[in-house]
Amino acid sequence: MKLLIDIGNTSLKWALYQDGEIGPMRSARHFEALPIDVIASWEQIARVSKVLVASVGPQGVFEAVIAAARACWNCPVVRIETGVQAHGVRIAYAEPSRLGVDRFLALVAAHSLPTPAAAANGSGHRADTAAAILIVDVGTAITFDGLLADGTHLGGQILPGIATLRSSLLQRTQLPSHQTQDHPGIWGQDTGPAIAGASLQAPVAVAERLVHRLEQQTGVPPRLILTGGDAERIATLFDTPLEQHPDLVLRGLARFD
Ligand SMILES: Nc1ncnc2c1ncn2[C@@H]1O[C@H](COP(=O)(O)OP(=O)(O)OP(=O)(O)O)[C@@H](O)[C@H]1O
Ligand SMILES: CC(C)(CO)[C@@H](O)C(=O)NCCC(=O)O
Ligand SMILES: [K+]
Repeated sequence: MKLLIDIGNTSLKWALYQDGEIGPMRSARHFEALPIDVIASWEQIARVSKVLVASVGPQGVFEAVIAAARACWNCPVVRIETGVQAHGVRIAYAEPSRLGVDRFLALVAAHSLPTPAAAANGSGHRADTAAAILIVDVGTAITFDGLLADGTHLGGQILPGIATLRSSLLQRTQLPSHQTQDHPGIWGQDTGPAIAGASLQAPVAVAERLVHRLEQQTGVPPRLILTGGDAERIATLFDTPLEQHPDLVLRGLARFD
């Protein structure tokens, strides 16, 4: 049994992995430390032979994971870093190590995801379509990554996350505090809905623009894959079809077992 852990800037996500199967993903806010209830739930797992970690978050959380793994199972902790290429994916950055490892692993996982049709007919094989992929990871930051069917990473975009899109505006203006309920509409009719609405429409608009560009470049509509803790909040706002894979980064980690 292996434990897969993804440390982000806000949350920590984990799942067990055995015989090629990833168990249910769990998630917790970490507040820059390892929450006591997370450690308590890990103590319930009898045997873990290896912990695989990807982290773009605080160093303290990673160090706490090492300590917990030693205390709970006395097993090795392997930290995966971004590489130039892996599992058929070639990273676009001239300095690949600058690309967040969460983005790297999402690319690796997306490249070998069965197409919805292949998954439905149970073949489990990657269909031989020429569809490119756009990955949108909606977290503390929102990242967009383009991936051609042959594994070429095109690069991407980074946008502040939904919470930061809203809070940064309040920090730099005299705007009054407002209600921050999500507002799905295009036409906000008060300050709160206008700001909340834009924070949701902005990532959707960037994604749809990149989808359009990928289709122009390849001649085939790309697959749009959504992941991240806030994916649910924008998923219904797209005009284009999409797939949701909340555990995409952990799926990428599993490839490095
Ligand atoms: N008090 C809060 N402060 C910041 N973010 C919050 C808060 N409450 C909820 N969130 C939401 O949690 C989201 C984080 O999503 P997710 O769980 O994917 O985090 P993450 O994996 O840590 O992100 P990343 O990998 O980008 O660092 C934020 O974008 C934000 O909308
Ligand atoms: C952008 C985030 C914060 C998203 O989690 C992470 O992938 C990261 O720290 N990336 C490094 C910068 C880059 O990917 O270009
Ligand atoms: K992430």
